[in-house]
Amino acid sequence: MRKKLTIALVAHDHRKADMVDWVIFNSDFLSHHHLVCTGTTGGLVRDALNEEGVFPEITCMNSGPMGGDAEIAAMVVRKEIDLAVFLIDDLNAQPHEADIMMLLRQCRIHNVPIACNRYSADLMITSSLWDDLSYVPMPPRYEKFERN
Ligand SMILES: O=C(CO)COP(=O)(O)O
Repeated sequence: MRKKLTIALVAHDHRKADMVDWVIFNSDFLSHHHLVCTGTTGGLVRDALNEEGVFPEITCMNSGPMGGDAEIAAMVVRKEIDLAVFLIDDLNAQPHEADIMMLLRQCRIHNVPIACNRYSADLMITSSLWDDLSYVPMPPRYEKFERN
C-alpha cells in the first residue's frame, strides 16, 4: 500500500484478546501506518506489536469510558481517520454507550470504513481500492427515495 493510513483501533474489554490477536496477525501491515487507539487498547496494541519487533507510530487517547471514543469521533469529523477497527462487546452493557453510538454514527456520516469484527477488518485492510487512484468513495446521500 502506497499511502500511510491513520487507523483507529478500539476494543472493549471482552474483545481485547481478539484485538491483540488481530494486530499480531497483521503486524507487518500495521507497521507502516499510524495507529490511533483508546487508552487501554493502545497500551495492549503497543506491547503486542513491540514484542513482535514492530514499532509503529501509536497515539493513545483517553480510555473509552473517559472520552476516548469521543476523541476519535472528533478526529473522524475532521477527516483525520482513514479507517477504524472497533471490536465491540455485544454481550455486555457499557457505561459509555452514547459515546460508542457517536463514534459509529460519525463514521457512517463521514464515510469512514469501520470494521466491527476481525473478518471485516482483514477484508478492509487488504482491499486494492486503497491504491486505486481512480476510485472515489461515494459519500452517503440523504435524499428521499422516490419510486417512479
Ligand atoms: O471502551 C472502549 C471503547 O468504547 C475502549 O476503551 P479502552 O481501550 O480504554 O478500554
